[in-house]
Amino acid sequence: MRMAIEVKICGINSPAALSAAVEGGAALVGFNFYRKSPRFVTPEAAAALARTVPASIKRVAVIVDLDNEAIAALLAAVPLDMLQLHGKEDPTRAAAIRARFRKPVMKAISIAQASDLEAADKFLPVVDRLMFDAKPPPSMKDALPGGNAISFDWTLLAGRDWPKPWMLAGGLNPENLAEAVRISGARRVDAASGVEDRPGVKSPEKIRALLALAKTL
Ligand SMILES: O=C(O)c1ccccc1N[C@@H]1O[C@H](COP(=O)(O)O)[C@@H](O)[C@H]1O
Repeated sequence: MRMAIEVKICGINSPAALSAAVEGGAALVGFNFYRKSPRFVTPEAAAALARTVPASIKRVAVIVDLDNEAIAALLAAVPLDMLQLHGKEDPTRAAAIRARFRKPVMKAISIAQASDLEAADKFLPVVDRLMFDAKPPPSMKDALPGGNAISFDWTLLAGRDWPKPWMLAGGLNPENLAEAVRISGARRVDAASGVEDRPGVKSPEKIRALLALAKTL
């Protein structure tokens, strides 16, 4: 039997969004600690939400180039199960974070063309998961490290696999998820802006729709 699609709903910042994700069957929920993101949550707000998440669902911290002191403070304040490195962390830094904080680490790799996938091989020995996200084009002013609601060419992933779990991210929403999964072959997906009414405002309806759709794929 085929493994069900595993979904991460990212940028959770309200009880309504969290309930929709939990009740809809998300396997992971993400809290965004990048201050410039419209999805940023304070550690205090994230802690209040994270404490209510059932143990079967992983609570993921999206962090961007944080130093050890900041990561330690975050982990002291918020119950978290995984660290998602979404900045310019190299394999040495990813390994150091994983060793020091003893949490599973997922490294986001920005993809625009086939050669961008080569970075995966360097991270594989030192992380627990990979995430392939869209690399913003140079013309995109004020691009965030992630959460830009843009997709990359999913055919770049077709027929590919890696020896550790990998997620597809980048502009996924209830309208394009089925196509993205069909073309890329991904069995783990992550959605942030595609389940919002506007940047930073999650839509419980869209979260429910995406999760319901994922169960059919
Ligand atoms: O969502 C953000 O604002 C964000 C900011 C900084 C780093 C990562 C961020 N989000 C992650 O990026 C992927 C793709 O987002 P989207 O679906 O295209 O909006 C998302 O899954 C988050 O994990």
